[in-house]
Amino acid sequence: MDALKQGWFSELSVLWSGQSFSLQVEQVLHQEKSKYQDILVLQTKSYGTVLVLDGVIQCTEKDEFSYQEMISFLPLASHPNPKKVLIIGGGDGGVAREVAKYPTVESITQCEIDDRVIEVSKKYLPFMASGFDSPKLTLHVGDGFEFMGKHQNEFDVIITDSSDPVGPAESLFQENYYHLLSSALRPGGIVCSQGENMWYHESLISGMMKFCKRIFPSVGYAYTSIPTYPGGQIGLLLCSKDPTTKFETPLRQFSDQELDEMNLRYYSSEMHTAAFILPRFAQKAIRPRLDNGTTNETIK
Ligand SMILES: NCCCCNCCCN
Repeated sequence: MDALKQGWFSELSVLWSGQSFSLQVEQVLHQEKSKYQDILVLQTKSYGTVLVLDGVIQCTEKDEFSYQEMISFLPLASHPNPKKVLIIGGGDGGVAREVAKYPTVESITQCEIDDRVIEVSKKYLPFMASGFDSPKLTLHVGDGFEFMGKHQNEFDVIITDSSDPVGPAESLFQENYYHLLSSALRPGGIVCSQGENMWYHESLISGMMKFCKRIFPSVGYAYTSIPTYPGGQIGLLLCSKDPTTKFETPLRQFSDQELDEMNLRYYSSEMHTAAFILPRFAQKAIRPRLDNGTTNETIK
């Protein structure tokens, strides 16, 4: 089966084999093979402009805000005073756009491996790439894993906005990387990473939760609803160096007026708390098998 056929794009991957989500395509806006991956930009009938990397949907104009807001605001609002933020990946600029909105954030460093994703996003996805215009942002083009190795005790929050664990992002789902994240954080620092899907990737997620628990005193797992990711949702894995962090209770609450001023369309304090409530099958499957009696999603 071809990904592009008879006016439709179908998302095919070994990560969700036997199923495929499809979008009706009005126009192929851009197609290239960069040094790292296949980059495709589509104009679709029902989701606007869509960025696809190595055959997998990364973001669509219609629903991208759900993921970008939640991967940014969950860790930021769980930290008492986040000032210095690092983004690994996020080449479309959407996470930088959201992090730049957070009132206490003073500086954002971003490390993205593929400069072609940045350039293509600036041209075809300006509603996300606006994140690159923030005066708070310093952008590095390079390997996130290597970048992390050179930074210690520097950041309050680190967000890993990666593609899936096949191809260039594979190393970002491994234990070594989480040791590097821990070293790069200041005391009390928090990380938040793309955490795949509880319906399809149970063993990947539970393995990650287990090694995270060995490295960090507080670990949590949330998810957000997003129709164009497999299964209509994606998980977010959070870890804190502070043993008192309760991820499900945001430390900063925003009024409706503040949320409107920041143009937040998905995130609210209520949605923050709700995102950590998992269905029973997922709670049982993905929490580390420590058998300490904890049933809450923030695992101490
Ligand atoms: N299955 C696709 C997961 C993609 C997560 N990253 C998206 C990048 C959006 N900034």
